Amino acid sequence: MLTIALPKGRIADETLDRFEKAFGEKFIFEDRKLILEKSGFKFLNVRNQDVPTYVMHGAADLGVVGLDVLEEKEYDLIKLLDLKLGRCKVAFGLRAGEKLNFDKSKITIATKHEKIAKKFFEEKAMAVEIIKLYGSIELAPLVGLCDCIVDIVETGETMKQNGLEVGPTIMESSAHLIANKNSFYAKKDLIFNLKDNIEKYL
Ligand SMILES: Nc1ncnc2c1ncn2[C@@H]1O[C@H](COP(=O)(O)OP(=O)(O)OP(=O)(O)O)[C@@H](O)[C@H]1O
Ligand SMILES: O=P(O)(O)OC[C@H]1O[C@H](OP(=O)(O)OP(=O)(O)O)[C@H](O)[C@@H]1O
Repeated sequence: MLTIALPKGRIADETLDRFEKAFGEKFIFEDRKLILEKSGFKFLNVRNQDVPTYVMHGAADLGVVGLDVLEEKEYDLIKLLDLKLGRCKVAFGLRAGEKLNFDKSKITIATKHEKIAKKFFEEKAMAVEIIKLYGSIELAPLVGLCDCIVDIVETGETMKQNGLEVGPTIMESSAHLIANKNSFYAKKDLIFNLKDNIEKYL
């Protein structure tokens, strides 16, 4: 049995589609159920940010999560496979017409991706104030909460519709299959069999 933590929402749905293609069976969570057990797999329906936590503690052998979230958590996990879904980038967002002013004594940034933003500025030895938000990040510069944001960009439409421009990219992200280190060694055959089957349908 392999236990796999999936992030509620679009990435979980697309991952279960890949499993259907690879194993010829439908995998659907019943209404409000957080565990789906079928054909040797136990899927856990968890919050995106919590996926690495379940895997790190061994409550799940595997997980599916964006590189952006992995980078934020800084856990020692094994990256097994790029699932090539949930592709996006983590980038700056600035009020239209403004540029990132690296000469300013202190820049204020609102973001869900605190560590990624912090690391970017530490490498440049720049002072920044980071304001942690949990969603609707694009709102923050519009009401004067910050100078700019660091957020997920896919099409750029959310920023555009909110009068923002996409600034420099910090990192590219896509959803990866990750593994707990102990599980990886204890269940190597099962895990490689799964990886090989899924890989054929990417
Ligand atoms: N517009 C998008 N296009 C493609 N991928 C995206 C997009 N937005 C987010 N992602 C990717 O999907 C992951 C899940 O995003 P989602 O917005 O569902 O979660 P979240 O709201 O950040 O999570 P949580 O529920 O823990 O707050 C992100 O971490 C990122 O890797
Ligand atoms: O570049 P785009 O194609 O417009 O996509 C980017 C948007 O998608 C995500 O938002 P989501 O819908 O997950 O909402 P939330 O993060 O505000 O909860 C992300 O946080 C951006 O706001």
